[in-house]
Amino acid sequence: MENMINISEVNSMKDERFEWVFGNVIELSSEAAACVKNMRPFKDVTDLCAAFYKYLDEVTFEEKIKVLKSHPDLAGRLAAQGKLTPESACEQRSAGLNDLTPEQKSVIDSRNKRYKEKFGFPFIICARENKVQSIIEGLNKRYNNSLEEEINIGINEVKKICQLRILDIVKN
Ligand SMILES: NC(=O)N[C@H]1NC(=O)NC1=O
Repeated sequence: MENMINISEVNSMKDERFEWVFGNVIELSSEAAACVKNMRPFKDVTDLCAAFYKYLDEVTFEEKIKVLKSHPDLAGRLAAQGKLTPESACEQRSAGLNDLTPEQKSVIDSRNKRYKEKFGFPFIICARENKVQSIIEGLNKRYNNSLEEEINIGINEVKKICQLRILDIVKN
């Protein structure tokens, strides 16, 4: 895309600009961008992604839960109200979540609710790598996991979302 930036611009941009540009590569986590800006310079976009992964791996248990909780439900209330971040809105649309049948919508709503009741954070999956059917399968299967497994899987999905968001901003 025309307005993408390259890695040397990433390395030389002012701190505030870095925090603004990368402030939502992890949903609503300005803390991540604030921390990663200090890990510059980066060799390439892979190296930049790795810095965000490192952030996610190294934050405390509480911070990980906070990151998970910052994500909107798939096809949930915020989506219905048009209140998603632009990135999340795009991702949810790409998975087909804007075109659910009433049956699919009610299955996703009820599964999201019971998942959140069990784990205390929303079910998270990289929407751009999935379609409605695989999301429903994930909701059914992952509900049976332990809390520890779901924190790990959730953070791993956040990494995939983060990578795709970065690749929309920085030339590879
Ligand atoms: N709940 C959830 O997975 N939300 C997200 N997934 C994704 O790809 N974008 C999101 O906002």
